[in-house]
Amino acid sequence: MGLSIKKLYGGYAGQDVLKDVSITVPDGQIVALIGLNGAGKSTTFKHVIGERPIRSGKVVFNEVDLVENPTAFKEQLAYIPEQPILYDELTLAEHIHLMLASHGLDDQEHWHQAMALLVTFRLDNKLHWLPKHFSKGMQQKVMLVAAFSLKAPLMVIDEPFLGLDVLAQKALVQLMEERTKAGGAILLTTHLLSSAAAFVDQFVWLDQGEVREQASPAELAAEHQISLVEMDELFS
Ligand SMILES: Nc1ncnc2c1ncn2[C@@H]1O[C@H](COP(=O)(O)OP(=O)(O)OP(=O)(O)O)[C@@H](O)[C@H]1O
Repeated sequence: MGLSIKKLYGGYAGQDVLKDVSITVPDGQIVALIGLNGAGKSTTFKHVIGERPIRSGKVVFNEVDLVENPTAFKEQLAYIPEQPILYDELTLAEHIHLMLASHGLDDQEHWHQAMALLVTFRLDNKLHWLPKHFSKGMQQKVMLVAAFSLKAPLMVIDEPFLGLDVLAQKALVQLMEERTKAGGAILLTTHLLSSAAAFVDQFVWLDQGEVREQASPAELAAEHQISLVEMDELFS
């Protein structure tokens, strides 16, 4: 089980981007979508989270089909976009309360988990601040705290490390590993191939809207005769 993207075609009005994209993200695994700028990574995500209608193909998570049952599909999903989406007029605490409420989660039950995450990301003393006054990295942390508080079985994370300091990057890898150990499935995009090779279970190499390969970092490295630490050389 887990996430299954099968023969996905999609893109934008007048522009086909994705061609026959098939990707699997088994429960308990972290899968990283990689590829050069414009390869179609964010477009794939827009289809998987239901932001853009798919032209053809199937997106299914644990037997729930995105097109046939969008509400049930999205209830299982936590999505973190590349650019933080925050409300100008809400404080940090209000963002967390709102996120829990919008997913029908009991506030008291889940608040302590959110607080633990705020401590991890060193935001616990900023509960009454407006995140619009935060730095880019701090805003990204708000998105991470909100998303991880949901304990969603499927997480889709676009460029998770962008703007994060080294402590936060380390904390995020640990959180993702904890989530997958608990059975969750995580699909992310990254340009940091060598760093990701240390913790992802599989890479999916997207090239001009097509999947070139889905393989473990070790398999990909062996096939392209590079070491894991040289993974950043993959595209050259
Ligand atoms: N809103 C849009 N309307 C039309 N075309 C778009 C739109 N967004 C992206 N594209 C096109 O879709 C293709 C894939 O873009 P996409 O953003 O999915 O790439 P990406 O792999 O995420 O790139 P990056 O690594 O730069 O984030 C590109 O050719 C891009 O020009």
